[in-house]
Amino acid sequence: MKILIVAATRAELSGLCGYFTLPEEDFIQTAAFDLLITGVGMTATAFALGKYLSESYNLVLNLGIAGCYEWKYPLGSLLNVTHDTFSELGAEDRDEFLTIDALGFGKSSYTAGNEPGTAHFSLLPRVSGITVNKVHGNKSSIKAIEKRLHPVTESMEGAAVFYCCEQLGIPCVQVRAISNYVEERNRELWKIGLAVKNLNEWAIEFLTNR
Ligand SMILES: O=C(O)c1cccc(C(=O)CC[C@H]2O[C@@H](n3cnc4c(=O)[nH]cnc43)[C@H](O)[C@@H]2O)c1
Repeated sequence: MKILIVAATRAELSGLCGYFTLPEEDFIQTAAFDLLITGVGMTATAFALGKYLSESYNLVLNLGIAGCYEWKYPLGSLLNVTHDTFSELGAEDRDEFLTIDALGFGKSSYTAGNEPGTAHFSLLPRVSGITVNKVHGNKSSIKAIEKRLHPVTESMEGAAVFYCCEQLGIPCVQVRAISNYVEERNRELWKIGLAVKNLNEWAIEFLTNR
């Protein structure tokens, strides 16, 4: 099976890059998998995937850290994000939000493809996420998005990766490690190191024992 691993930043996959001694490049091909570092955000992600995604891949694995709306998941937890929504794509109509679907211009929600039938994936909680340009960090906007979409995770790329994979009919799985809760912004509370460590240990275990 040919796998493309997609991440926004190399820092999020530092352990994996070190373990497999990968060169400092944004697109790396190895015998076991290919790796694409896209840059942060959905535009950079779509551009990078437009350049490198092809039907030769059997699976795309989107890895990264994420914010979390549910405090029952400890920081550092790994989650399998099976649904992801472009939550800002649409129009404001006074106090209402009209999705791109309601406007008749497209689709805002995307679903993961069939995951490999290993415990690596089935043991992770399956959750829904949103993909944003602007990280939530304000009480009233957090309340509004929770009421409208009930997300569990928030990233800046997930739905864009699902979108690109759906265009080519390639199964895609998104695994995110929780680095922070979505709350009033306080960067000191983020546990990026722990999230990156757990994500990389999981990814190395999957890639070496699949
Ligand atoms: O310092 C910041 O404000 C900041 C905001 C978002 C992400 C970062 C990163 O260092 C990593 C980039 C990566 O992280 C994902 N991420 C992590 N937490 C969140 C969140 O609460 N909301 C949205 N995205 C998040 C995201 O996918 C970025 O690509 C620093």
